[in-house]
Amino acid sequence: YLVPVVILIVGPATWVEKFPEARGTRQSPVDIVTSRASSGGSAPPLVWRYSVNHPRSVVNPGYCWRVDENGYDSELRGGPLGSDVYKLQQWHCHWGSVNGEGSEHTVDGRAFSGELHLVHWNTSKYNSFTEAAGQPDGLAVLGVLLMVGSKHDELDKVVRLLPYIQHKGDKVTFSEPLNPANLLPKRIAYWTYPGSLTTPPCTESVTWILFKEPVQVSAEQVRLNLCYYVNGKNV
Ligand SMILES: COc1ccc(N2C[C@H](O)c3cc(S(N)(=O)=O)sc3S2(=O)=O)cc1
Ligand SMILES: [Zn+2]
Repeated sequence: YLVPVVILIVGPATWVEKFPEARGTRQSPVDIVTSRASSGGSAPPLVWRYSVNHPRSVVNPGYCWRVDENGYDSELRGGPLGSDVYKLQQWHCHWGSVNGEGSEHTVDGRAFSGELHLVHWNTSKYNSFTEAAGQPDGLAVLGVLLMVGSKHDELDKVVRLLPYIQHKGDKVTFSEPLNPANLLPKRIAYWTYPGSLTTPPCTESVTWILFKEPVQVSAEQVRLNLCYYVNGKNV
């Protein structure tokens, strides 16, 4: 007799059904093959400036956590961004369900324990984040690879709030001064490529800027991020 086999396909494999952009030609994340990366040549320096003393809220969007910038002033320019100025909209992280994996990008096939994304939109050309998010040069995301090492004090200002946002939709506001620039590595060398949002709607509107140097977070900070995951989902 035949055993009925039901194959439940969830996750990225089903995204194309609802989000046709996921079938595109510049989908992220990718594996960075370092031997094939060309040098940046005479690109201008990448520069950024962020607001520090404004209230921020951290929310559980259903995957990891996200900090919204609530429209406060900031600037990202230079590097591969031409003459356009971008503004920080939100930043969030991706962690795996097991330590040592969980980053979205890989480098020569190697995954990292997590990955921080600072999402910016092009204020020189567009009037809103939503409008920019649909344009090929609308968004610029700074990617920071996370590896287990020493405790990260700036990131800890968010990690210690995680017990208060254990479920999807939970949100907590904090007014402790925090400078997103302190989340970036000391060495600002990076890889850059034209890509997409890594989760639905997978829109091909992102100039990716992935820093080469990983940033260290403590094993306890990884554990705190992981402890709200069951099979990769926030509980
Ligand atoms: C209107 O179109 C929209 C555009 C963007 C979004 N977002 C949700 C996505 O999950 C998403 C994925 C991001 S990542 N991992 O940095 O590539 S950033 C981001 S989002 O919060 O901007 C929602 C609607
Ligand atoms: Zn992301």
